[in-house]
Amino acid sequence: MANTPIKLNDGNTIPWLGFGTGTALYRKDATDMVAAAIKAGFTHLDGAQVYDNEDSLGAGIIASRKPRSELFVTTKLYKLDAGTTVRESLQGSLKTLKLDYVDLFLIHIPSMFKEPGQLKSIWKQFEEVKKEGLAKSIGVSNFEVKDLEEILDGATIVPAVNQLEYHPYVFKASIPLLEFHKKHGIVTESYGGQSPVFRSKGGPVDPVLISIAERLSKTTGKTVQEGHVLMLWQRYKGIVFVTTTSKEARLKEYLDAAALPDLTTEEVAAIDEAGSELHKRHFETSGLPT
Ligand SMILES: NC(=O)C1=CN([C@@H]2O[C@H](COP(=O)(O)OP(=O)(O)OC[C@H]3O[C@@H](n4cnc5c(N)ncnc54)[C@H](O)[C@@H]3O)[C@@H](O)[C@H]2O)C=CC1
Ligand SMILES: O=CCc1c[nH]c2ccccc12
Repeated sequence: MANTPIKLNDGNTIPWLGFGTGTALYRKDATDMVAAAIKAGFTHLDGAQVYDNEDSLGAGIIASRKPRSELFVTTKLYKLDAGTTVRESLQGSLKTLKLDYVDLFLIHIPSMFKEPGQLKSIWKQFEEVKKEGLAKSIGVSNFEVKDLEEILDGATIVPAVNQLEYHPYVFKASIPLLEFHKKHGIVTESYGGQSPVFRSKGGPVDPVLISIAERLSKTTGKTVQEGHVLMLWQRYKGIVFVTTTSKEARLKEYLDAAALPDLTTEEVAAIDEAGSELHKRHFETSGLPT
């Protein structure tokens, strides 16, 4: 129920609902939206070096006046220039963010590190920045099973999360990866979660989402939207949900949705089943919108 924190395999926790500074805010000044998101009640902020707005993510945090200890901040390593270490790259992000540490540091895109053994060596350096306290938790993004296997071989720390595109139209294709996560204690964190509603309307989950949204609207007396049903579908599965918006009014809608009761087992199964009828990705494995 609600925005309950999810336990990570290193003993830390991550708030279930996150506010992202990619997609809608990519390369934009995120200061006002980040401050508004925190003031509205978000405590989990998702950033990345490649979003080119870590400075305004940091400025938004300062403007919110929220104590650092009450926030959970993620950033992601995009690439390493020749001769630069992971520590130096993270220290650069921390300087830009005006933070002493991030709560979560992710390898953004495995295909950016294609040289033999490179991913493994990057992960070793991730283990070091966690030990030094520059990142409280470390993880990956857009990793497939083969990428996870590569870094797990010789790892002393298992990634805490794998952040990836997840919604009903990738549900079936993602089963082996999510089983791998479960076996290794890796938390699944999603982006693109509302894609069936806002990026590919007209698919087989639409009638199922409409019917559940109507049921929830009746029983709670609140207007429940189809995108919010998808948030609850992921919460039921224990998947961290990262969303975003550039419109301040939607922040409260997301937080209201987080306060809704759980879907029933039958509703979750109906979304799984309808989603399995169509396979559609909206982001390349690079995380870039298609
Ligand atoms: N690790 C990676 O490679 C990636 C990470 N991300 C992260 O995930 C975050 C979440 O991004 P998304 O996937 O875009 O989230 P999402 O799938 O929840 O979509 C959010 C978008 O849905 C639309 N939307 C929401 N409510 C609406 C409404 N009532 N009416 C009309 N449109 C509405 C808006 O365009 C909004 O920007 C990003 O900001 C970023 O931080 C996103 C993509 C890739
Ligand atoms: O993180 C995913 C979204 C995104 C927005 N811009 C870029 C550029 C390069 C990789 C991913 C992204």
